[in-house]
Amino acid sequence: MDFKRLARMMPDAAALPNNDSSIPNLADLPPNILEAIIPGYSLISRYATAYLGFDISVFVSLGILLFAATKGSQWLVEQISQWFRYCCMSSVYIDEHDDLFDMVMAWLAENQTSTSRSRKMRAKTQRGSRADDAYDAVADDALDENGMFSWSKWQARTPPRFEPYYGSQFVWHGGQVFWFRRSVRRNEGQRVQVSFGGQAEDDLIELDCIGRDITPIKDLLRTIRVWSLNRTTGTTTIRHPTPKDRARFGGTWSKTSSRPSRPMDTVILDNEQKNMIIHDMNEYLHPASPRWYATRGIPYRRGYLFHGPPGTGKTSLSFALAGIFGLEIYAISLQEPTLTEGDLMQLFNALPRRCIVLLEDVDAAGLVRDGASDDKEDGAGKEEKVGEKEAEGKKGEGTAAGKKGEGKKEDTKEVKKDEDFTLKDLARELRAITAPPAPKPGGRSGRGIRGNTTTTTTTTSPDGQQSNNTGISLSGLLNAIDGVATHEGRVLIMTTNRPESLDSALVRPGRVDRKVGFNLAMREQVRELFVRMFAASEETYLNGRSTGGGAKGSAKEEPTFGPENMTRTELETLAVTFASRIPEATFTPAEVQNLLMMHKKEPRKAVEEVGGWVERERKGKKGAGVEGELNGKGTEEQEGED
Ligand SMILES: Nc1ncnc2c1ncn2[C@@H]1O[C@H](COP(=O)(O)OP(=O)(O)OP(=O)(O)O)[C@@H](O)[C@H]1O
Repeated sequence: MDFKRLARMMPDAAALPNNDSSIPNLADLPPNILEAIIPGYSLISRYATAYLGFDISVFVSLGILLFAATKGSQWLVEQISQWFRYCCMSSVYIDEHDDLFDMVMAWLAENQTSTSRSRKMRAKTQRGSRADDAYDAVADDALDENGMFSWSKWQARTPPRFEPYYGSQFVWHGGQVFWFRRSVRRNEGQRVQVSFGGQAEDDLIELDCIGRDITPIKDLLRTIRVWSLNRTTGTTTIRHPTPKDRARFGGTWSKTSSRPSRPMDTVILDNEQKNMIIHDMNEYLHPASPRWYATRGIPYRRGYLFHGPPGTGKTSLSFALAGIFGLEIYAISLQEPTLTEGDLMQLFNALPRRCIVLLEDVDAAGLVRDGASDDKEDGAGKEEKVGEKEAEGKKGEGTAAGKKGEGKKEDTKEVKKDEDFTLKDLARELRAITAPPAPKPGGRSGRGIRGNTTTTTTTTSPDGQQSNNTGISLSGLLNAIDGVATHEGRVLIMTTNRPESLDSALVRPGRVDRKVGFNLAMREQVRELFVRMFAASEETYLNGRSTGGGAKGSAKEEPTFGPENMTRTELETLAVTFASRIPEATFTPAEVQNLLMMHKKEPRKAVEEVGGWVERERKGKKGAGVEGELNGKGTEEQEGED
């Protein structure tokens, strides 16, 4: 570019007809203004004049004016559109942490191809256990040439999910146009919240429609909700507390997975107990129940305690109940070391109107009445609450407080000792924790190891089992479960392996309305497990059709199924033989299931192997001293029988 020539063509300020310096030339801003806008402008200008041979101020001034005009018109357009929105449009905003956000995204992802021509999409890898994954997994193209399942192949065939990207687009629905806008919400200080993966976490959806009536948007959202719920029928959603490092982005509960609902008949349990709990829950959840409770002044809450040895079906029944009643599961682990009583209260307060709250292994949380594990800082407040609850407990039952009296003194002593806790003590502590449970009834195997905010105390119960006292005291849990501020309508399910170790205040009627006992597998249960394992695995069998290679599968004959071409009658007979070889009340259903899964395509082999398996397992249990512990009274009787 010939700058010298260009400079000659530029109008010389002195040569302009109107050389009155009092009238500013818009294309030539005064140097002091330019200097204020561009620091060091005079120096740059001097160098430019010396090297290029002309004054650059005209270009710079024009650039600045152009920029200002663009910004000004943008602002004007924004103001006009805001005014138009304010006067002629209605809007609904949806926060990212609300379930509706995902529902709207999924709905748009599925419907937008027909309703709009968005060319900007966000592709997302589909993770987690989608409900249809289980059925997808049968795909042959996920197998390698040797017939081995290849996870990467399976994953590669899962298409990404496409959803609208930031910006606006319009959507037609029900003869009306809606504007959908996805944006990043800016919080105070205009900072964008960014999560671990660098992804903006604070997204916002805005849905607009023309008119001063919001009803069309409400209708659209209702449609989306129904569409989404219909899609997830047959799945159970599980939620957990949002991890603390993410909780500041909002949302107390996070969806952790969604899985196909567990059919109730896959839980092998005494029919009477099963029917009792189903009827009880059905009655409680009936739409007329809240009024019934209200008119009698009874808090509308229901609590169940599922107790029994590990692997007997407590969790399975909880999931099956959630499936039957279409409820989501909100699971809380009281053993979580960072969980405080404040968090617990907040979690209970953030529950939806109807749901199942699952508190697993409540005994292992080592809840204590005297608040010995509470932090020193808030000890006073907690003692007050504990006092209240104790008084309540005494009034109601009068037994637990007495039982705990001794323990109280022990705890106080230990808190004092903690102050001069040394490394030697820590080493002793660790030895005590890792060593097998001492046969010292009621003794303590450890002392509090205090962190910044949490206290963990390992105690040994009379039956020799250890439990960790976390930051939650019994009073804290009771306040969360049925404190004045607690929501009504939820179903609380607590599971435990040691019901006898639970404080009577926790399981008193009103908090626990029904108790369901789970036992080691009885003969009938084993039989049912066997039949279910080999019959249910064949979908076609359930449809009453033959899949067994055709040898016995003519229309008139009894259908056969499975690789061993077996009829239902044969299977039932085999199941009885199998069950008769397993001693009653000795193994958990989980253990029996494990054996069956080792021979999941060979029912006859399972029957042949069961005798040896029983011997091996019993030896193993005796060696580890587990059998007596697991079976309790039931096993002692069984031992005599065998
Ligand atoms: N009664 C049962 N009927 C059918 N399956 C069962 C039963 N009990 C256990 N199982 C099987 O055993 C496994 C473990 O069961 P589950 O988790 O329900 O036991 P749990 O009693 O909750 O154990 P834990 O006390 O350790 O939590 C599951 O795969 C489940 O299918």
